[in-house]
Amino acid sequence: MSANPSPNPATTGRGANVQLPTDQELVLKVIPMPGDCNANGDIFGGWVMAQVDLAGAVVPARYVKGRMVTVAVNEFVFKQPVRVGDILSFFAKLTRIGRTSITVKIEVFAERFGSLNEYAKVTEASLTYVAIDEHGKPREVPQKLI
Ligand SMILES: CC(=O)SCCNC(=O)CCNC(=O)[C@H](O)C(C)(C)COP(=O)(O)OP(=O)(O)OC[C@H]1O[C@@H](n2cnc3c(N)ncnc32)[C@H](O)[C@@H]1OP(=O)(O)O
Repeated sequence: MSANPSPNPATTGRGANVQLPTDQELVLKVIPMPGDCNANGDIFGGWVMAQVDLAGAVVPARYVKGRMVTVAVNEFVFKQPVRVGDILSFFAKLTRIGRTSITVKIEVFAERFGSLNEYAKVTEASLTYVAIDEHGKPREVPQKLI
């Protein structure tokens, strides 16, 4: 065991520095503002969820080409707090195309205010979207981009 172990990037918060994914698409960048904070001064989880819902819809929208709704948040993990001034990058990857639904994995990375170009993964989630017709009923989605 080392006498001076390196700090664990998973627990040091601001010091974490991970590589951005290369197999996912950057679908959104946004900077949270003071009005998005909870009582602790961290960014409200519901605000992050709303951004993830928007970001996750980008890839399915190319298939659906019309109305769709979010049917399920299959998984949502807040790995680290988000703070005012962080630059958030949302990456998305299609994980499943069903008959009427599309499931997407979303990962969110923060460049901390004052530590730009270093990334910490702050959130990961999986959401499912359903294509709907004019009556709000599920409709089939193409299995490939056309
Ligand atoms: C901006 C916003 O939209 S905010 C989010 C608010 N969301 C909504 O208002 C949606 C409200 N829900 C609905 O309108 C309906 O439940 C619908 C249209 C999404 C689905 O209608 P249903 O009659 O339940 O359809 P059905 O049972 O056929 O399921 C449709 C698809 O959703 C999938 N699905 C349904 N429930 C779930 C679930 N809990 N988790 C994952 N997928 C699900 C089904 O597997 C199916 O996918 P597939 O065809 O690819 O296999």
